[in-house]
Amino acid sequence: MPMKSDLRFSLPTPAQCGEMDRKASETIGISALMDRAGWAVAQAIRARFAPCRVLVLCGPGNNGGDGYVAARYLERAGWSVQVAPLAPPREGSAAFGAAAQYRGRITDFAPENARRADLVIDAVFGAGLDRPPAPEVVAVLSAARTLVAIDLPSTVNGTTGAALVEGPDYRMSVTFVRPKPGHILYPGREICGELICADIGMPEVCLEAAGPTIWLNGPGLWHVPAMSPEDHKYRRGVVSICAGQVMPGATRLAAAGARASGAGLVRISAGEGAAAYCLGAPGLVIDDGPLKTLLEDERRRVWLCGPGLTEPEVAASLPLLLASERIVLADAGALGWAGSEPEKLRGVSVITPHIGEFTRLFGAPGDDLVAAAREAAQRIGAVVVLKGAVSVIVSPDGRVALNDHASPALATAGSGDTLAGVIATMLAAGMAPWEAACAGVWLHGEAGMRAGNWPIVEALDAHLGDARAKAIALACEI
Ligand SMILES: NC(=O)C1=CN([C@@H]2O[C@H](COP(=O)(O)OP(=O)(O)OC[C@H]3O[C@@H](n4cnc5c(N)ncnc54)[C@H](O)[C@@H]3O)[C@@H](O)[C@H]2O)[C@@H](O)CC1
Ligand SMILES: Nc1ncnc2c1ncn2[C@@H]1O[C@H](COP(=O)(O)OP(=O)(O)O)[C@@H](O)[C@H]1O
Ligand SMILES: [K+]
Repeated sequence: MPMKSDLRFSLPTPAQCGEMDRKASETIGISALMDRAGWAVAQAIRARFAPCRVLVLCGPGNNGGDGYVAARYLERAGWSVQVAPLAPPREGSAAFGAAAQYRGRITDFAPENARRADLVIDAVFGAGLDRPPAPEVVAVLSAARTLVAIDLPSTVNGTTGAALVEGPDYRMSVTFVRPKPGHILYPGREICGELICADIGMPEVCLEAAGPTIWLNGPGLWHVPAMSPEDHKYRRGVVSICAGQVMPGATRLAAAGARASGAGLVRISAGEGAAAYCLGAPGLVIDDGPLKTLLEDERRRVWLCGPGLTEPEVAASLPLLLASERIVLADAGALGWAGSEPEKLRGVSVITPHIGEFTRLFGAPGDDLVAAAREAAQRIGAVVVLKGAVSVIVSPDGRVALNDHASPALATAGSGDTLAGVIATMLAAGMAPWEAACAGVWLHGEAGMRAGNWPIVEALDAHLGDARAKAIALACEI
C-alpha cells in the first residue's frame, strides 16, 4: 500500500486534476475556482508585463473559461484585450458562464490576429488535452510573439511533459493548485517558461481525493537523520563498497561521497587490490579478506556494488551479497552485468541507471519516463533512480518523486559514483529505500548547486555536509 505523503509535494496528473475538479464541483463549485484562476492569470501578467495589446485564445473547455475570466480582468485593468474563440463552450458549463460575463471584443482565431498582438494567452487546451492539437491551432500559437499559457501549453502532455507536436516556447505558464508532472519533466519544463503556481483555494480534500502518486522531491517528503549526542559510528551507519582492480577511481569517488554525506564508517572490500586503496584517504577502512568472510559481520548491512567494477568482478560479488540478504545498491558495472536481463538484479534495493543503462536493461523508455520507470521498478522489485537533468525516483509500490533540485554542474564524469555513495549513506542511516534514494538525489543536487562554476567531481564532497544540514533544517520547517 503506497504511503501517504504530504500533499504540498504532490504533482497531480491531468487525469487526477479532472477527478479533483469533479470533487470540487460538489462543494465550492467550478465557477468560483475558474474566477480565481482567471484572476490569478491576469495578476501574474500585470506583475510581469507593461500594459499592451493582448489576444486571448479560448478553447471550448474550462481552460478556455479561465481565458475569458483573465480577459475580463485585464480589460477591467485598462488593457487592450481581444478574445479569439476556437469553439464556443458547452451551454450551461462554467466556461459558458465565464464567456457570457466577458463583454469585450471578439475576433477570429487566426494567425494574423496573433501576429498583431503584443502578448498572446493560450487558453485553448489545458488538463483536458488528449490528442495533438490541429495544425490550425499550432499555426496560431506559432504566430505569437510572446506567449503565456494558462495551466499548460496546448502542445504539452501534462502527464509526461512530452511535446505532442512541434510548437513554440512560452514566456510563462500559470497553473493552479499544484504543478503537473508535465511542468517538471523535459521537454515540457523548457516549453513552459517561467512556472507560476497560483493558490485558488482548492479544498485539500479535493486534492486528496484525486489520489496523487507523483511528488516533487524535497525535504519533508522524507527526513534525513540529524546528528545526535547518542550517535556512534555504527548508529550513523556502515557503508561497504565492492571495489574493482581496474577502475579504482569510481570506488573512491563513491566512498568519498558516502563519507562526506555523513556515513559513520566506509569500508572498501578490495580483495587482492587492497594495496592500491590503502594509499588513499586515511579515513577509509580497507578489507583484503574474502567477501564471504566480510559478510559474517552483521553490522555491514548496506553494500554498494557496481562503480568501477568489471562484469567478472560483479559476478564474483553481487550474487553473494544477494544470497546474504544485504541491502544492496546496484549501479554502473552491476547494471552492465545484468545486460538485458534485469531480473538478475532481483533482490537489490535500489538501482541508479542513467538513460543509457536503463535502455540496455529495460528497453528505450519512450516519451513517458515515469511509466517506464514504474514498470521497471515493479519488474525487479527495487527502487529505480532514472538519472538525468530531472531524475525520476520510483518505488515498486508506485510512488514517484521527480527531482529538479539539481544543476548541470553535476554533468561531469564520476558524479553518478558520488551519488551512489550518498544514497548508500542514507540507506545505512536506516532510511527506507525510496526515501533514501530521494534524499540522496536531493543532497547530490544541492551539492551541485553549491559547488560553483564548472566544479570537478571531487568538489561536490565539500558541500554534502552542508546540504544534509540544510535538508534537516528545511524538513523541520515544513
Ligand atoms: N484543476 C483546477 O484546479 C482548475 C482547473 N481549471 C481549468 O480547467 C482546465 C481543464 O478543463 P477541461 O477539463 O474542460 O479541459 P480543457 O479545457 O483542457 O479541454 C476541453 C476539451 O477539449 C477537447 N480536446 C482535448 N484535446 C483536444 C485537441 N487536441 N483538439 C481538439 N479538442 C481537444 C477535450 O474533449 C477536452 O475535454 C484546466 O487546464 C484549467 O485551466 C479551472 O477552470 C478551475 C480550477
Ligand atoms: N544537466 C544536468 N542537470 C542536472 N543533473 C545532471 C545533469 N546531467 C547529469 N546530471 C546528474 O549527474 C549524475 C551523472 O551520473 P552518471 O550519468 O552516472 O555519470 P557517471 O557515470 O560519469 O558518474 C546523475 O545524478 C545525473 O542526474
Ligand atoms: K493552455
